[in-house]
Amino acid sequence: FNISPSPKPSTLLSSGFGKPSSLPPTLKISVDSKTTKFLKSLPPQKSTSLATIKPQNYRGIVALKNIKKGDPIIAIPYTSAIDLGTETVDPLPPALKLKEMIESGEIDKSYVDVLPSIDSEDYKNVYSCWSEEERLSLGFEFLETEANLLKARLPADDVLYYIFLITSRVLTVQNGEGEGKKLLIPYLDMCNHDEDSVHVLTGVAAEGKSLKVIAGKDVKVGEEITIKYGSGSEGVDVFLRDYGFDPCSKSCYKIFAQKVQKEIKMGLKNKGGLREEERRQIRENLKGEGGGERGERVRREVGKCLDEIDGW
Ligand SMILES: C[S@@+](CC[C@H](N)C(=O)[O-])C[C@H]1O[C@@H](n2cnc3c(N)ncnc32)[C@H](O)[C@@H]1O
Repeated sequence: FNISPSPKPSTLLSSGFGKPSSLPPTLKISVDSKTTKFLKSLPPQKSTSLATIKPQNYRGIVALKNIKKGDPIIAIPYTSAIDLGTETVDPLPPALKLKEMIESGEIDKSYVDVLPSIDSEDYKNVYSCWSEEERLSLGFEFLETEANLLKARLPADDVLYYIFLITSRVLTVQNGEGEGKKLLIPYLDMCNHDEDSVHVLTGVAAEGKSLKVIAGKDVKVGEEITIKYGSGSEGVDVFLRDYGFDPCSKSCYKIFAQKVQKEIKMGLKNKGGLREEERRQIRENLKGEGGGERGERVRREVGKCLDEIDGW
């Protein structure tokens, strides 16, 4: 995803960890020792914390208190970020640099310890990690060509994992001199994607500057802090390749990534891994009317995804 400089930022976050006043019962703030150690290695982010979000069970950033529109939600100094060099379209050079930096111990261990591991679902969901059979079943021609090109150029097997770290969590940030830098920004890189997010990524990749997420609306305690990945024009195939999920809704995350993968493994080779009957059932559920405007939107989007599967 991209970040561009903005003259905006207002007040800085003050120090000290905040205790949540009242978090929704579905949210659990992670307290495992690795996460605690990682959070302590950062300038304190008083308004937010890293949390495990139920029932999806994914990790993300959650507000610990109400935050006003225009205030910074996250602020990480450029010096705490990992600069992987000048922007390239090809993820291989920054991936190799990251591999080298991690292996040589150059990167703070407390951060390396909280990166998704090679066994994580996040990694396994990424298109390039799928078996040939799984990939072919999706029929994304563009990705198949990409996957073959990648395979032909890879200097070592495990480089795919570092490519995943680059494509799924590195930001391009301007350095103030017209150059884009590839940055891995601890903590900020824990923000999940929501195409409706109005929060603003801002900052400059230079000494003395910070990388920030500024509230694009008032945020309530317990709300997840999401950002919008990409330019907004990427297709489902690019999202699957880079992030391992479909951008249109969280339900589609299951439909496209987890479900497809699991079902194909079980030998059910059907369109998108969803059996005819399951798709019919989902369509039936879409006829509901609850959830107001948001509900209607989600139904529309899931419908679009099903249409897409039907068309494969
Ligand atoms: C920049 S990281 C975000 C933090 C990540 N959840 C973590 O625990 O490290 C991007 C990855 O988070 C997951 N992710 C982000 N937004 C998501 C969403 N809306 N639905 C499903 N997974 C998402 C995907 O695995 C993606 O590759």
